Amino acid sequence: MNGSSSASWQANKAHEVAPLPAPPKSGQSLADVLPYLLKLALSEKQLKWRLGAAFACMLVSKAAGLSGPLFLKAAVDTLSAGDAAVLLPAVQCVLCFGLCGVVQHLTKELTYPTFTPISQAVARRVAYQTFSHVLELDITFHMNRRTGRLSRILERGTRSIQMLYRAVLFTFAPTFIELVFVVGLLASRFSPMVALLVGGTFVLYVAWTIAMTQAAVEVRKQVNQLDNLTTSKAVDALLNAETVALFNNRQLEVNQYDHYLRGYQAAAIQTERLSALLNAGQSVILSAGLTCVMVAAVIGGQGAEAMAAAKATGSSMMASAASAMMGGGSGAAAAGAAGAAAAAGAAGAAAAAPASFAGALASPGDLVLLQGLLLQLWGPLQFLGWFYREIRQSLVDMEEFFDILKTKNSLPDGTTPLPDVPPSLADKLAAATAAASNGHNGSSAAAAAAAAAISGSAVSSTDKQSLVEAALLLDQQQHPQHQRLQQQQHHNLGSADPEYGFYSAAADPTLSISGLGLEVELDDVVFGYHPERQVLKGVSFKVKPGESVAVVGPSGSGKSTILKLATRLYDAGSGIVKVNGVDVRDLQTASVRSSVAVVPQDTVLFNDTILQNIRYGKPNASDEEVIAASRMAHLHEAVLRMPDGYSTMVGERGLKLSGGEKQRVAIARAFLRAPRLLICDEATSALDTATEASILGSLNELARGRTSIFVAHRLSTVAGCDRILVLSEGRLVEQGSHAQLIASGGVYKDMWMRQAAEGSSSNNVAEASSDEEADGEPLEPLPAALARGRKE
Ligand SMILES: Nc1ncnc2c1ncn2[C@@H]1O[C@H](COP(=O)(O)OP(=O)(O)OP(=O)(O)O)[C@@H](O)[C@H]1O
Repeated sequence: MNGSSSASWQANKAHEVAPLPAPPKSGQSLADVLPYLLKLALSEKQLKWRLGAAFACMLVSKAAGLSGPLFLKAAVDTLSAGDAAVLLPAVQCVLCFGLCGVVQHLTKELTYPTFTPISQAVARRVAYQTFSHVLELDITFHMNRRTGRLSRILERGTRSIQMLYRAVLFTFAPTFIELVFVVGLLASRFSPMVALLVGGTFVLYVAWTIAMTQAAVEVRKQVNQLDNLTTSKAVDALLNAETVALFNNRQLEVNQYDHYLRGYQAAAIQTERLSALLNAGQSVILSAGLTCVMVAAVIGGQGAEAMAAAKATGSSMMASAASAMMGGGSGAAAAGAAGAAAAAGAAGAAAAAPASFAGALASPGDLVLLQGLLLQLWGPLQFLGWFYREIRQSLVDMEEFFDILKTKNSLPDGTTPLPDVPPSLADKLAAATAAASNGHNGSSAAAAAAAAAISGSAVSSTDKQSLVEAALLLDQQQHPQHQRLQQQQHHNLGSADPEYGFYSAAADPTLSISGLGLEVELDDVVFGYHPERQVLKGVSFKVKPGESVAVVGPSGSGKSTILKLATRLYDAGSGIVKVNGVDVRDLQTASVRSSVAVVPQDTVLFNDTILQNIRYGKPNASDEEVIAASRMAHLHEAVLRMPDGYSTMVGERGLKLSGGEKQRVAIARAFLRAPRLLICDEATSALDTATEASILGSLNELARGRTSIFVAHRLSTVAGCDRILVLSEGRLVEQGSHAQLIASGGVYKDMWMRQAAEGSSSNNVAEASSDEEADGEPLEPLPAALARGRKE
């Protein structure tokens, strides 16, 4: 392991990916979606030449495909003369026919790879921006979505975009062009009637396809919904595999899964039925059309005699062609059958022609030509039907996809960057007084600044600097362990990164002693997750920079909710949440969140190594920094005991780690992040008392100079905080230091006494607290490490 192992993708920097155009209002029809696809493709740099080259390839392929039958016709007509002298020209014609086939297929195969970089680039852009958009959406969106369903919609949406490019650019457009050519050629070579019949067959074919596909759309929507439900159910059960096993509920899960599968099965069968009906109809239309076209070409409009001749010979060939067509299944198979039928028909016609068509205008070569051209057209037509169905399905898929793209964040980002808290008057005074009393060099300047501050006059930046320096010196004199720890930290980390280490405030003289911490204020905040139920009912408090505050209260009283409002996962219903004096709604969320570290109640990890999971707190941290943070979180030894050490995979959501290990990974992330606001929501609840005590000591050191908010049920773990807020049923009922709250004998004291009585050391704690109460002395809270840290 070394520092360089942090891959570039981990950098928390946006890649340069062009934004997506605004999604269409409706995604129901091609007319809505095509302009969107066009806009998407237009922003790709290589679009012009790649599209041009792909179209050129396609046109050459089609031209070669249409030329082949002309050469074959020439060969057949030449051979029909029955003269040995024509052998060479006939062979030449056949060779040209073969060459046309080679060119046709080679250029066709070149078409897709030429355009693929564009469609892939668009697909990546769409996937990138959609993923980014979804992750940016507010937490309410994610709470209300089922993950499996969401991922299916995103997957189908991006796939559909590629499908539409392929279908529209390389199937629909070429087929229409080809149709025009073929109809023109047939009209000139045969008769307008033949051309009309080909056109008519085509129109009938398309009309049938559209009508049937339209009917399948509703079923497709159902299939999609059931597919989403089935996937979400499966993902949910798999994520909770352990719970399923422990509760022996495998069959329950399988049955529920099967419930959705049955629905899916019924809808899928219905889709298949409609699909079979569509294919059968298409085959009948094509076979009938082919027959009519052949008849019209053979008789060439020459009257009863020719028609009789044609009937006698042609009917057997047509019958074989038609039966082959009818036998065709779907898609490519039908196209193949049509091809075989056409080829068989052409060969038969060519062989029989000299004897049978004496007197008719159509030559054997003409029939071969006709067959060749129809074959050329019918093949893509079969695919056209398939592509049309795919397009309709893609449009259905894209509707849901566009809905997600159109979903707006209900917490729009603010524009104000997070400001620093200016040194408060109290800070200035404390620093100046301390500097003067310690005879520090800068004390006179600091004292002057303090005097200015007291008198309300402006403090120059030089004075401010002296003042802050004096304050920092004092801090170090009063807390020599700060300096020691700082040196130790830098030694451990092997890094002089001022962002890292607990005392980086010292490296930045422009910060006040408490300037490292954020100020958080809730002003008469009312909030409920649902309008009909309020969770917070007018909560007001202010956490000053550098202050440590605990929020305690019964389960469900709204403690975690306060933390979610402070980090703007939700907005208050009424009242204001402020960070550093600014309404959090006006602040750039990223600037707030980058200053915060949260150790959550339930730590969920990524399915990656322990090293990468810790690194998540600071994605560009070196391995050494990660390990140092792991040591601070008392995780290092536990990791070293694992067979793969820091490379141990933690499993889905971290299931392979113990609850305490997961919690320590979250704590290590917080150490690594070295935030300005540390939020711990029951951060140590899964740890044994000894580990908890030492981690609390470390957390306490981390919290020094920073603002910290702790939520805890075990009051002993937060009794050393500067202030404790007691919440009950969404209201702030008490606040003060541990000693003050015990002395006031309110809700907190009852909770403390209850916990003390319940705990293993209940007797000692209860006695201690009653003694202290009696003496009026501040209580020595547990664990001692926390209390010691605070007292220092
Ligand atoms: N996302 C949510 N949607 C709806 N209700 C929620 C949501 N999160 C929390 N609640 C409800 O809000 C209330 C307060 O929840 P909160 O998590 O703030 O309580 P808490 O005091 O932290 O509880 P605990 O100590 O048990 O963690 C609870 O009744 C809870 O059911």
